[in-house]
Amino acid sequence: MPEISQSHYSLERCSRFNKRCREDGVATVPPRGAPLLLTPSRGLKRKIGCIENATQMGKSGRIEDYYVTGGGTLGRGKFGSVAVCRARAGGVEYACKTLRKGEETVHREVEIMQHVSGHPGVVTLEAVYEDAESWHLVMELCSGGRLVDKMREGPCSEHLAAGILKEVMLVVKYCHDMGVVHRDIKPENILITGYGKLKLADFGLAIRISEGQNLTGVAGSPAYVAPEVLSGGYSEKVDIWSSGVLLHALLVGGLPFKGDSPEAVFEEIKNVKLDFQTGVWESISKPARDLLGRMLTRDVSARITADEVLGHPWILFYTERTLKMVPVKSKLKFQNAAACHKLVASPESGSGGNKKGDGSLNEGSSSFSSSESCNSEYRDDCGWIDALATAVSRVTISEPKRTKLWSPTAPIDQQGSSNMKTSLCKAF
Ligand SMILES: Nc1ncnc2c1ncn2[C@@H]1O[C@H](COP(=O)(O)OP(=O)(O)OP(=O)(O)O)[C@@H](O)[C@H]1O
Repeated sequence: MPEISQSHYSLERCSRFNKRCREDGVATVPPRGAPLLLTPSRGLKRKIGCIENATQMGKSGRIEDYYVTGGGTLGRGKFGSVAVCRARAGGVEYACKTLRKGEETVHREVEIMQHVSGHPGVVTLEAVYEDAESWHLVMELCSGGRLVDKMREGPCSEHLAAGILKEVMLVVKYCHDMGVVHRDIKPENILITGYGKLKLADFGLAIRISEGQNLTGVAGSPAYVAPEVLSGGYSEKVDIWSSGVLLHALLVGGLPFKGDSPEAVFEEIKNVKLDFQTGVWESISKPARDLLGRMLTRDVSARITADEVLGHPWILFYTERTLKMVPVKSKLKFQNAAACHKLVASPESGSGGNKKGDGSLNEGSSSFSSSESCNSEYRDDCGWIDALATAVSRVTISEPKRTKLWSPTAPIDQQGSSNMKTSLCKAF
């Protein structure tokens, strides 16, 4: 996908920008629950204590005692690298992210990973070890690579895009419910397991937020950053904007905001009027465009929440059994009931190569190939797009409200997290 490649090439040239972002984020936003006038030394000590707590939970000792380290490098970041390691007991392979100590952002990344690990959509943190220089985060190995690499093959079907977005929004909603804003949602940070499950990774820019809190400090990746990040205070809604950019790229194979420099990209983010009516958009269903418009709105109070994305008819149509009868019941335009029933059933039958309709990317499947896209003319002939559009028109997006940002019990129980409670850092 040339546009995406180009954009990320330009992002790589902006590593200094990203570094500044990380620093700004730290300097301006206190961790959740921290006294506002916490002295730096006390805050850091408290955080280190918190991490040590976790490492003492059966994970004391040197990482080398438990894992064979130094396997193949999976990736490199600003503060360390990620390599394969293998458990001495059992031989299971993991990804080990080694982060150099010193930067406060590194401590925060470890803490937030401990806080959210356990959700099925987050890369599981298996153990944390420390030595004099580094933290070693032993994580589940995502051997399927990164979503961005799959996306280079071209736009994907609406069915697959909806499945992927749903997976991403489930984890984004979870993070928001846990009081965490990821701030760097992009396909580079969405990994794929060997079984084709999507996992959100890289919490290096993530930050805690409390209800009603306004975050400040520029943080994110230029092409995905929300306009309000560039102009002042912002909230967890920045993750919805970034996910909207991701949806745009999934549907049409290109980014909505482009430029030769970060500044040029930012200008577009702040000013360009998006047109979802003409050109390539004519082959995209109205409900998909409707959802995109609600995610990529600059009016933060009008931008939908993660919950509302998950309840949008376009997502429900492709991912929920319950909606499949809606077009059949509400639309009398169908000419060929048998053919249409087959199509209506398609979300479960997996026309986009995603048999579970949940965003899983089956290994070896060419789900991202444009040749597997649904035939939109055929769908329109059957009228379900109209039916779905009708459903969309009936959707009421709630009045601007603050999402409940801190509800530790329900999400933990709902997700059936086994290690969530133990890894939750109380002193956070
Ligand atoms: N659990 C994992 N399984 C497999 N590969 C991984 C895993 N975690 C990270 N990687 C690989 O390592 C790369 C870098 O990881 P990550 O993004 O967490 O590091 P980072 O230092 O925060 O990077 P950046 O500075 O680019 O944000 C990823 O893009 C991915 O290719």
